[in-house]
Amino acid sequence: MSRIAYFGPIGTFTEQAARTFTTPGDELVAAETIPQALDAVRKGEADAACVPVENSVEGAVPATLDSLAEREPLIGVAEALLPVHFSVLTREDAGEIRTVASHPHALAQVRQWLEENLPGARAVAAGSTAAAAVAVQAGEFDAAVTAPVAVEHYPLKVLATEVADVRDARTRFLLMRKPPVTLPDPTGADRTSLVAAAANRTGTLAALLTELATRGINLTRLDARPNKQNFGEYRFFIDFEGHVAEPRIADAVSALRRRCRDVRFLGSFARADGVRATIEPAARNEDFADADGWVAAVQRGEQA
Ligand SMILES: O=C(O)C(=O)C[C@]1(C(=O)O)C=C[C@@H](O)C=C1
Repeated sequence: MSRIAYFGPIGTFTEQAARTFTTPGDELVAAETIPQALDAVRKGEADAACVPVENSVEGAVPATLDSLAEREPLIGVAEALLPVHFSVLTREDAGEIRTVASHPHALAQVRQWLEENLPGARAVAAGSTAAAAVAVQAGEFDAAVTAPVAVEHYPLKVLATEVADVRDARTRFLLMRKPPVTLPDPTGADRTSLVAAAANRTGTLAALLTELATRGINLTRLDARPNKQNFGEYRFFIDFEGHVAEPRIADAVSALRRRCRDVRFLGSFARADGVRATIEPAARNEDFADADGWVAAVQRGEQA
C-alpha cells in the first residue's frame, strides 16, 4: 500500500491525476500546496507525490519547478496527461457575481470566457481550483473555476460547464518519489527530465542544448526559472525524449553533467502521450554500444 500526497484539497485536477497512479489499497493524502505535497515525500509522510508540471495553454507550473529544484532531490517515476476543461460554481444564494476565484493556471485558461460571460467579475487567485470552491462555500468569493468533479465534493450551484478558451487543453502531472528509487524500465516512448543551474556565462545554455542536438535527441520542454539568488541567473529545466538507461541518453546526460556540475536528474519515465523517440542515424543505442566496443578494442591494442 502506498500513501500518495497530492496538490489538493479533494476535487482538484491533481487529485484526478493522482488517482491514475493508484493501485488497490493506496491512500491519497491532500496537501494544501505543491511544495507541501513534495515535502511530505521528503519527510517520509508519503511514499510519492503527484503534482502538476505543465499546461498546454499556460505553460509550466512555477511552484512545481521551484520545489523540484530546491531542497532534497526527488525523482519522477511516472507522468499523467489529463484533458482540462472547467466548471464555474457559485452558491445557491449568490446574487451578482463580483469575484471569481481559481488557481492562476485555471484563470489563464478561461480568461476569454470570463470576459464574455462575467465581464463585471474580478478574477482572484486561489491556492487551487478546489480551494477556490471551498472559499466560495465560505462566502469569500462569489464563484469558482473548478474541475468538473469538484461539484461532487462541494455543494455549489453549477453556473457553467465545459468552460475552456482553448479546446483540448491538457495538463501534465508527475509522480515523484524519494531516492533511492527503481527507475521504470525503458519503453521506447520515454521522457528524461533534468534541471541545470547554468552559470551566468554566455553560451552556457547553448552548450547544454548542443550536447543533446549533436546526439540527435529531441527536446520536449525547456523552461527557465530565476535561481532566486542573483538577478539574471536562471535554472534551466530540460526535458527530452529517451530514458537514461539507454546508452545514447546516458552519454548525453554524462555530457550535461560535465558541462554543468549543478545538474539534478528529475527522472526517466514513460511518456503519457506514448510518443516514441525519433532517433537520428548513427545516434541509436546500438551505434553507441558499437562505438564503445570499438574504442575498448583500440584501448586494448587489438583494433587499428
Ligand atoms: O488547481 C487544480 O485543480 C490543479 O490541479 C492545478 C492545475 C494546474 O496547476 O495547472 C491543474 C490543472 C489545470 O491546468 C488547472 C490547475
